[in-house]
Amino acid sequence: MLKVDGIEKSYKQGGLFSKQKQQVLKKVAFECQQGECLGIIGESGSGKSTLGRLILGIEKPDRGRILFEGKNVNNRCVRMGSISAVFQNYTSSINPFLTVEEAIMEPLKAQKKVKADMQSKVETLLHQVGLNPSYRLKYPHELSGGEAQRVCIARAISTEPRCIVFDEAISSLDVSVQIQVLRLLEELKQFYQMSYVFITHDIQAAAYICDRVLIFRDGQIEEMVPIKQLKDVQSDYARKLLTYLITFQGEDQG
Ligand SMILES: Nc1ncnc2c1ncn2[C@@H]1O[C@H](COP(=O)(O)OP(=O)(O)OP(=O)(O)O)[C@@H](O)[C@H]1O
Repeated sequence: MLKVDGIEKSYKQGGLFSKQKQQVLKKVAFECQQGECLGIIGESGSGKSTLGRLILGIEKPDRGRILFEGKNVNNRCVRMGSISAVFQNYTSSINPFLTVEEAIMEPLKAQKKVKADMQSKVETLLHQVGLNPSYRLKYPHELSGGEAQRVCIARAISTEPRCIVFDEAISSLDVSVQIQVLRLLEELKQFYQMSYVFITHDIQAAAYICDRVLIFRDGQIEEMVPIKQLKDVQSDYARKLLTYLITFQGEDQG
């Protein structure tokens, strides 16, 4: 369903007149099947978010292509309503001047799919993400972090997409809220039969929700493993990275 085919991406480095470039993604190729959750794990700066932006069509690759159900995501019509995103910064993801209802309706408005029974659609979505219908009229500053992220999730699923890219989407939440949100994401994935691309540093979250993980190193795929075989990764780098992340997170959580 999602095919990333030999993509490369560089960014200009240095000042205005500099000709130096930093290659951030190098011939990245993989596929994500329908209903699959594919984790992307890698060190900071390894290019995970860049890859996420390319899948979302926010930026274009220099070389290679990303196909969604056989069509290039460069085409807005291919991705609109079909591929959504949930980012880490839930507070800045919602316009502070919009009510929860307006924020959730934004993608539907962009698709010109606003119908007369919008209130009940918003209430259904709120219910699906575990929020009371009364949240419809609240503003972002009246929400806790977990509630705001649920609103972002409601917005992401409003168009019933077939794929969602999560970029560190649960990283800023308290551990207990992270677990609730992960459960919610699992339920929604089953319900809508969606695919997830789950970018994370959190190995435990990946182990909970992902079917496979792709270990990213310096803009390239170091290794791709089914989650059940995570402890049997082959490369030295992947083993070291996973050990580091497990130790680091263990310390972080007490
Ligand atoms: N728009 C941009 N212009 C220039 N350089 C960029 C741009 N976006 C990303 N980079 C650079 O590309 C590299 C990869 O960044 P990216 O955010 O994709 O990494 P990441 O793996 O998601 O890191 P993190 O886990 O810290 O979010 C970094 O060196 C970053 O500075």
